[in-house]
Amino acid sequence: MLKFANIARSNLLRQMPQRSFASVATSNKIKLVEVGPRDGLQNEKQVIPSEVKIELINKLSNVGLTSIEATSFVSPKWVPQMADARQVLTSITQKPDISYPVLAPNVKGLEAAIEAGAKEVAVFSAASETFNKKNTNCTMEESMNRVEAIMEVARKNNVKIRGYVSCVVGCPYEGPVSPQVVADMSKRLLDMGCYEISLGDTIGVGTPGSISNMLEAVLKVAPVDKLAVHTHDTYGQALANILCSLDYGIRTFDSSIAGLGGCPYAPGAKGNVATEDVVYMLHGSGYDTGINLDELIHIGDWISQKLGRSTGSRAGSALLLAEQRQQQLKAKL
Ligand SMILES: CC(C)(COP(=O)([O-])OP(=O)([O-])OC[C@H]1O[C@@H](n2cnc3c(N)ncnc32)[C@H](O)[C@@H]1OP(=O)([O-])[O-])[C@@H](O)C(=O)NCCC(=O)NCCSC(=O)C[C@@](C)(O)CC(=O)[O-]
Repeated sequence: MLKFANIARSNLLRQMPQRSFASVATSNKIKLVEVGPRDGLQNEKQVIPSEVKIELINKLSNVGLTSIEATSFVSPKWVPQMADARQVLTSITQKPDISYPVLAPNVKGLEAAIEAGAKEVAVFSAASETFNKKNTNCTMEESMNRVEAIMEVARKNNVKIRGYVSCVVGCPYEGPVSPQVVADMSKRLLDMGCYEISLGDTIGVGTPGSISNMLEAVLKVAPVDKLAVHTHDTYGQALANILCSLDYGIRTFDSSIAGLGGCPYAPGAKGNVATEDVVYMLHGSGYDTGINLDELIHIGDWISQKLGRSTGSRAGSALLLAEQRQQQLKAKL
């Protein structure tokens, strides 16, 4: 793992002062894509009742989020936790101003998603041969062919497609990943018709140095407003990587309530960056997410209790403690 740190350091020294794409976007409006119900829960070992997943999405629909990734139409043999995808998607109370994307790895998944009423689907591939093989049992090229086939069906059914590129700075099996490979894959997905590419640091090894290096390459082939950044917090770098991406003009970020998450085929990866932490940082830095942080922290606490643990959000846990102290003070008066 030291190899990631060394590469990142050399990039940091070389790339950071240049920032050729810095300040491209000046808007203070940020879109957060909440991935907790899907990425957050897919790797949980205990079977989570569908009712809990449904209640989580319904609660998240009331805090100002505009996109909540609901579930995955993947093989239940590969990801058993998502076997109830149809039930979840058809049972949630969908609000008209919120998008509820679902994952589909192939046409079979897309057709099942459409049948369950999905209007937006996320396709996924990785900038690493081994990760693709482990995650979806195909090569990078085969995964592009699958996306091509998905696109054809999606177009006929008016379904919006979001594209994920995983392992954008590092792969759990192959180590550091070439920024050019990430850029090429992102361009292909955009050319095929994805409306946005989410750049995933799947195992959370990225630093502002390696994220900068990757973004410099991707921004040469893709417009900034078609890019999102998806961070995991394995090395505690997620917020720093988001700040760095903001400098490059990125205004869409994926995050997960209570910091839940991890890919079942990415050994060692920790949860996604916590939505509460991202909102706290962004609001404290003058950005507007439209999200109610007070309500969010209680949902983070609620789902963590359902899973039998405390919240993985630092801001969430500090704000809950501060709230308890206030209540104790009031009770004494
Ligand atoms: C792609 C496959 C299906 C290939 O898996 P395979 O075994 O090669 O597929 P297959 O076509 O041979 O089918 C095997 C069985 O699965 C069924 N099947 C086939 N497709 C589906 C489907 N869509 N829905 C339901 N069932 C399906 C199919 O019908 C068959 O059933 P059987 O005949 O044996 O009973 C499998 O590898 C798979 O489902 N992989 C998904 C893995 C996954 O979900 N990983 C996590 C998501 S990616 C991620 O988390 C990263 C991300 C997005 O968050 C960003 C980041 O952090 O970087």
